[in-house]
Amino acid sequence: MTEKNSMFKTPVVMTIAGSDSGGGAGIAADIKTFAAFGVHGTCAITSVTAQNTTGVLETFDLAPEAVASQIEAVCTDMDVKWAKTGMLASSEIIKEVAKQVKKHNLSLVLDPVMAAEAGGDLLKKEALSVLIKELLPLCKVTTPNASEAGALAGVTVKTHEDAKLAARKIADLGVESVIVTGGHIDATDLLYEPVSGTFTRIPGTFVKGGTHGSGCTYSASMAACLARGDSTETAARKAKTFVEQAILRSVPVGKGVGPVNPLANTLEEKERYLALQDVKEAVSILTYSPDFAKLIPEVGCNIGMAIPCARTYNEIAAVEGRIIRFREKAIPVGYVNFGASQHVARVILAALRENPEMRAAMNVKYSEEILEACREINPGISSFDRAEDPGDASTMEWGTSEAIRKYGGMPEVIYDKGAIGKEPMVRLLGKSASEVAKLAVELARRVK
Ligand SMILES: Cc1ncc(COP(=O)(O)O)c(N)n1
Repeated sequence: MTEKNSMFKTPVVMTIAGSDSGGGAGIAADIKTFAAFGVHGTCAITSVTAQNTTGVLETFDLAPEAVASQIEAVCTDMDVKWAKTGMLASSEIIKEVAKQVKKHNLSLVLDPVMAAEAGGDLLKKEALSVLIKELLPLCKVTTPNASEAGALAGVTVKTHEDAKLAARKIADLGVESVIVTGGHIDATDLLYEPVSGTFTRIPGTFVKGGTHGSGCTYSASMAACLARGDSTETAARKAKTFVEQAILRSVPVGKGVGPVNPLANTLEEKERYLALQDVKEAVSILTYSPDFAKLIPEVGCNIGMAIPCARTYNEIAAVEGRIIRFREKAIPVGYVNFGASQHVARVILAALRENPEMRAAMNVKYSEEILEACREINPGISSFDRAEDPGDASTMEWGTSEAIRKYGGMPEVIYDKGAIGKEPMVRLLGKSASEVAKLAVELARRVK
């Protein structure tokens, strides 16, 4: 579909920054981030760096005319409203970029890149004052970290009070919004908007992972969200969670600081979609089977599928209200949704800890005959005894771990014979919900 026919006009965003041969920071991070936010990314390369996860080995600055020419080529063809800057190594490049920003009336997010995290200067000492005088006053938002904010404002930034002082001084240079990112303070970002005089705290959590390219990813997220029409505060909140995800799922490559993964956020959406589809497929396998309803226990059954690395119920798709037996038929009560199961989700969370591939499970009725049918099919079978439950965690998580421990590996069938007020139950485990559903249907076929 061309844009003429579509309701939503894809925003075009530009990054004016350096390239990182290691693929972690600079335009590589920016373009991935733009793609993840659904905007069209374009670039004007300012410097080519020979760089990897251990640091910057060499930099080759492009001629200012080469930078100008790239901006011209894009802005005379496409409707670019928002741009971001990253590495601008020299006074000459900064002056040229300032000229182009004015000429094409670009709304600018300025990321005052000064050095690479793993080592290596990216801004010449004498260029800092040119950045402050000529480009900073043209930008809408600047996103320094604590040390960059300190360098721009001429103060030392170690605390929130220092960050506030620095933000005020930077705003006085003619910037509409200053965000001092909190990665080096306490994970809280501070947004200062001088027109209203307000400081907004954007809280976050310290997450473990590679951080190479996190600043670039943050400023690119800001530019993308602003281009999509978000307010500065909304953009700042989105950028914060986006970068946290990118760090959490950073790519373990190289010997130094691992690169962030700006595509982590889109992968999660894709995985959620795939898990939902898989559980829906499993539900149709179960409901179309003429035999399956016999396996539904009194309390009903559920079938669930987790996204990779799931840690909570909300990352496990299952059937709302379970699948019940009604007039010899299996009836799903509600929709397939995340967070719809506790019982089956607990089994999955315990299984995942042992083997990250075991992401699906369902519960079915227990009877000697059903257990016998399991033995005929011959999957791995294990069990636990509720009477041995120490009671300090969820029975389902304890029971699943206990059955796995006893089996010495990953069984596909885990049963327990119940207790007072607890119906005996069989749980089927597998790599996908549809695989588990097929096992259930095969079991049902063998039971009278
Ligand atoms: C081309 C380029 N631009 C920016 C950075 C800063 O990123 P980081 O501080 O994560 O190394 C970098 N290392 N290389």
